[in-house]
Amino acid sequence: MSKIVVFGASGQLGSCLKKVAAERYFSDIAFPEESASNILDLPSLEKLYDTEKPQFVINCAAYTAVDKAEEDIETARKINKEGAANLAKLCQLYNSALIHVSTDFVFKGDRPKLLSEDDETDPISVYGQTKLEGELAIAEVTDKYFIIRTSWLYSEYGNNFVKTMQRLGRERDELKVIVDQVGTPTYAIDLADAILNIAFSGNDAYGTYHYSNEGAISWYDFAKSIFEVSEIDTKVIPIPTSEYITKARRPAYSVLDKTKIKETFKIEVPYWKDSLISCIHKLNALTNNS
Ligand SMILES: NC(=O)C1=CN([C@@H]2O[C@H](COP(=O)(O)OP(=O)(O)OC[C@H]3O[C@@H](n4cnc5c(N)ncnc54)[C@H](OP(=O)(O)O)[C@@H]3O)[C@@H](O)[C@H]2O)C=CC1
Ligand SMILES: Cc1cn([C@H]2C[C@H](O)[C@@H](COP(=O)(O)OP(=O)(O)O[C@H]3O[C@@H](C)C(=O)[C@@H](O)[C@H]3O)O2)c(=O)[nH]c1=O
Repeated sequence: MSKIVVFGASGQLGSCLKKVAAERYFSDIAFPEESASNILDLPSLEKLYDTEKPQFVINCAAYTAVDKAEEDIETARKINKEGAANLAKLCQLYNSALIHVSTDFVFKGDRPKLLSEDDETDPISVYGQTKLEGELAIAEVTDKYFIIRTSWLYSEYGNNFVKTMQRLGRERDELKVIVDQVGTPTYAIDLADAILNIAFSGNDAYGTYHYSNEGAISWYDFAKSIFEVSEIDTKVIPIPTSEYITKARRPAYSVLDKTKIKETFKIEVPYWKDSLISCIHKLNALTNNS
């Protein structure tokens, strides 16, 4: 039996949860292999819930390829909606609380306004739409959920904007990066820490919460800082969204208001630049040791 079971354990956030749990000496947390924890495979899920009888389930499993989702709608919907619903149904059956991770992309983000949990959702991409459907499917079958919407995740694990910029920056003298999409980067290690704080808080104020790092910047600002902190000498050219063609549309302004999560769980949120520096130090250490 484990107090917590994590789904999507080998992804970026799942890896960060593993790291933070080990650093905080939490042993009562299981990270099952994907072969035994496919969120679309109900019989295996039932077996897992029956063995573990978890107090908490953390769902980091998702279809996160934002552009690919535009053409792979059914797979995105299966994983982001039906997968989330499967976990919620079993949570209801086994009286487990579900901590589910969602996204700023559930918002349209067409106004420069801080987004709170009660603001109207109106996704403009398949990824955002299927993530919203997942949120709604969870709320339909259980009340014992924490849905945590976050934005622009990066870390030393998996694929993310920081690692992409470092790779491209080392290959090229200049890069064009969008300047009119504003949001907040979130170090997935900070989010993992916050999620575990919620699970161990004993506070059952279920509902939807927003979490990102502090501050608000554009992808262009973020790229400039990544190169500055990484000491990579690449010129960054600011461009409007219209000059960077992608399959999926993305919100122009999706800065999340974190008041509710900070007040409810007494969580301290690091400033984005401080966390970026921590992450790049870790990435440098990994490169130097390899
Ligand atoms: N990345 C970001 O910038 C942001 C992410 N989020 C949300 O945060 C959460 C974590 O994201 P992140 O860790 O970055 O994403 P990743 O893509 O790194 O991880 C998702 C994981 O889910 C796994 N997975 C996919 N399908 C299934 C399935 N059927 N059963 C079990 N596991 C499955 C993937 O495995 P495989 O690789 O084998 O497919 C992968 O390991 C997601 O809910 C995402 O929507 C929110 C805002 C920003
Ligand atoms: C590589 C690159 C990207 N960009 C832009 C495209 C895009 O608008 C932005 C970020 O691109 P990415 O493809 O890395 O990130 P993207 O997949 O859009 O990131 C999103 O992922 C999902 C999962 C979320 O939930 C969101 O919160 C958000 O993090 O940067 C440039 O302008 N220049 C470049 O060279």
